[in-house]
Amino acid sequence: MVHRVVEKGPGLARQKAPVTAPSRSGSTQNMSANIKVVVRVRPLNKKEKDLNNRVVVDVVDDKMLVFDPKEETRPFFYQGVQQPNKNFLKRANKELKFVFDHVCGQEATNQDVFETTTKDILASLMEGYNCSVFVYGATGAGKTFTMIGNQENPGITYLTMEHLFYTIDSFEKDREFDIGVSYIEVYNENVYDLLKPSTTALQLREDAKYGVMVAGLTLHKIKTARELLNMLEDGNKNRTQHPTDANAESSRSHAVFQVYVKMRYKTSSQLRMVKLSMIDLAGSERASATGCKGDRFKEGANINKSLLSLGNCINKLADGSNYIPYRDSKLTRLLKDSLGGNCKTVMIANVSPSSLSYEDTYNTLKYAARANKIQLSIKKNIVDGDMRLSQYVKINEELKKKIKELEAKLSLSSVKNVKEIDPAKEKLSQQWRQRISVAENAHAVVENRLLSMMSRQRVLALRQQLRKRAFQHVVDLAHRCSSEPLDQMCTEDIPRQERAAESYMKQSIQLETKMVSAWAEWAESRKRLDIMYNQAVSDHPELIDFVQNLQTQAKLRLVEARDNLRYKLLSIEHQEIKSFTDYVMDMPSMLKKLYLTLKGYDRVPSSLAEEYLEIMKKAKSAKNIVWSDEEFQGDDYFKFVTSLDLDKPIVKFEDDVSLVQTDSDDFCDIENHEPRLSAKKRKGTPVKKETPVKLLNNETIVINDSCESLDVTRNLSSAKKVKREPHLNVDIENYKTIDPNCLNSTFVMANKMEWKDNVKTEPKANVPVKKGLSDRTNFINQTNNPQYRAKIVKPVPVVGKVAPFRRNPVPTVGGPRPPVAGFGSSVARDGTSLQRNNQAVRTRERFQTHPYSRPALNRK
Ligand SMILES: Nc1ncnc2c1ncn2[C@@H]1O[C@H](COP(=O)(O)OP(=O)(O)OP(=O)(O)O)[C@@H](O)[C@H]1O
Repeated sequence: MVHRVVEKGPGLARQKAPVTAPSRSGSTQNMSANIKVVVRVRPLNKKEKDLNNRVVVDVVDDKMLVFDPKEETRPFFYQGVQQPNKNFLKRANKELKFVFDHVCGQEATNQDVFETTTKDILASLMEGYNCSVFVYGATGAGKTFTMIGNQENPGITYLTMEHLFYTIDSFEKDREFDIGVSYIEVYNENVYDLLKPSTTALQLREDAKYGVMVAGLTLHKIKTARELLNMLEDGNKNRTQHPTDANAESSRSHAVFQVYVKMRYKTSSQLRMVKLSMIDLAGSERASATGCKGDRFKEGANINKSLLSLGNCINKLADGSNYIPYRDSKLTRLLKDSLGGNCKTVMIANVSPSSLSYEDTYNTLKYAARANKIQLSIKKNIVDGDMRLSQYVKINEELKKKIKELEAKLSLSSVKNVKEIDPAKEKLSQQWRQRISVAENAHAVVENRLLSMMSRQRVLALRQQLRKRAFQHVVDLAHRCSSEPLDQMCTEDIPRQERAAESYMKQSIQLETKMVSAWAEWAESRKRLDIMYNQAVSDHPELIDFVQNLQTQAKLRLVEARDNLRYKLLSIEHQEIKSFTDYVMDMPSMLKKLYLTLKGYDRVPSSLAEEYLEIMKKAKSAKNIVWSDEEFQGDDYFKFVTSLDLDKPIVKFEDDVSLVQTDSDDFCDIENHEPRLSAKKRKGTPVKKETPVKLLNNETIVINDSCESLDVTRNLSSAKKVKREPHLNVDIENYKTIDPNCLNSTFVMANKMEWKDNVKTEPKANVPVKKGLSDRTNFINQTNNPQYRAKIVKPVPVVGKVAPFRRNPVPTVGGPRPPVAGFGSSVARDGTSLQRNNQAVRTRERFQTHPYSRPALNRK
């Protein structure tokens, strides 16, 4: 439902909150609503018709009317020409548009008014809401006609009551009704009972439960609407009426007809008391219009006073004021519930359409518009407290019975609980706890020892790996650099490194042995403990929490050990990174000096310049940052050192893979899968020999002159294995012998090298076996048969010609290479010269243009 009031043009339209449907669920349910305002425009009476007065109310539709509409102007012609019709003396039309909840036009009957006013609120009345209907308007506007009507045309009071009885009939199945009516008038600020005429005025009282009451008022029970009609007729006869100029039957008092409905639900003892008030107000009047003098004037003054109070209350309520002056008049005191209290209210504003009542109509419409703004808070009148004592007693007894039942159940349950606690069983359970605790403690000791050894092994492995890496750096730096201090340094470092490696191996083996026995002990202890847990839990299920707690503690032990290990590893790595950073920091300046020196001599090959530029780019971009959200995929070594798995304490890790890229690491040693033997073992008969043949990729072959095993037959058969190494992607079918001129040199093949035949190797009898480090060097005889020479199928495109770089003066074909002093090159590590010409050949992937060009990293 939308309420709007447009006072001047549609722009002033005001939308109101919709009325919430009343709830059926209890007395605390509130709803807010506006006073429903219906305007009724009565027909013109005889006098008005006779006077032919203008109609100032134009009903547009059932919601809207226009007050003082624009008059149609009749065209005035002078000499056939329409003249402007400007009547400066005439008042301009107000043309006020009003929108109400409903507008009943002149043709509307009382039945129509009933349909739009009280019929709807009866439903609310039956739900428990107080309801109120009052008619307001100037004298002679048709209030009494609307409210009371006559025999032929009964008013809304009768129609409402008729409908009320009809409604009651439909509810009689489940409710009992008591209906009482009263009919009073407020005349000159006194209240009189119209159904029990008396000269004594009645007093108004305010009751908390029923609102405003008239003390000493008699309620008359009625059974039918017809009874009411007779009653109303009798009451109206008692009402103060005097003819005025405006109305021959002018009511000089406010008549209040009240219906009290008492509903008792048959299914429950719930009681509802509701009140329907129907108020026929005395007409607001102007003394001049009514022509009243003396007593009539006094009546009129009182009427106006009470209506003025009503107007004030409506204004205050519409403004949302906290203080409403209900006590200013008897009328407002009576209407207190209807206007601002717990009541659904309908206001019917009666107006005359004639211009004779211009001011009254205008005032009434303004009143009605104001009243439309009043927001009511309505509450159901439900009395829950009418329960019979017998019912209370019954309910009370039932509750007591229930309490006793519950108490009995509770005591039974506690007895049962007490019984369940068996001291003997509890004692056994306690004994289990102790036994398990002792066993768990003993197991924890074994486990901690095992974990500690495992951690030591990992730390040791890391240290060894780092030491090896440092040594590789030295080797790499010293390689081919013939200078006394370097030779000295490397010669001293090798035995130290070997001793360290030996020590590591020794410690590692010792640890492994200890770990094997510790692990056996741990596994046995674990097994015993598990058996104990299972037995304890099956005998005493209550121990499950205890056992689970111990298992959690065991898991925590492992987590803690892992945590400690990783912390140790991290701190070692941190130190290593620091020292490695210091080492690396010096490289760029050295590299720069070298580069500039070469440049000064104009000997910088383009490949070196490119490589130098590449390094600069790398330094600039520093792309090696790994973000925390990137998943780190550690290699096998990383997984080995960082893992602590009690189920697999002995992890075999092939630590023969160097961590750094050195000259010797540029190659994939195809036979390098076996672990390096300790120095002691290697001093005896060489059991395992390293291959001198290395393949970097399918374009490069390396014959390593510094390898300690030079069994070419074996190496070449190993080379065939490359075929089965998918990651090397090498396809070697045949090969030929290697040209001795190419020994210790690097070849770069434009395409895949093709091998034509098997290499035939023969030991050379006259070549002396070297001592010390050279013990690990074998000798091969290279046949000079050109059929077996290594054949470079295609020339290197970069240089246009395949010409191996020679570090030393080119030896004669097949002849011995002159010894050259220096670590890793022509001088053995023990200082003796090497017979290099027949021993090994190193082939690198590098451009032959310059010896400083390093092979590109190609691990995949
Ligand atoms: N809708 C209507 N149709 C026909 N006649 C009407 C209508 N309304 C009012 N009348 C007639 O107009 C006259 C005045 O009406 P009524 O007595 O109801 O006015 P009132 O507002 O009650 O005046 P007052 O305040 O002076 O009592 C009556 O004769 C009534 O029959």
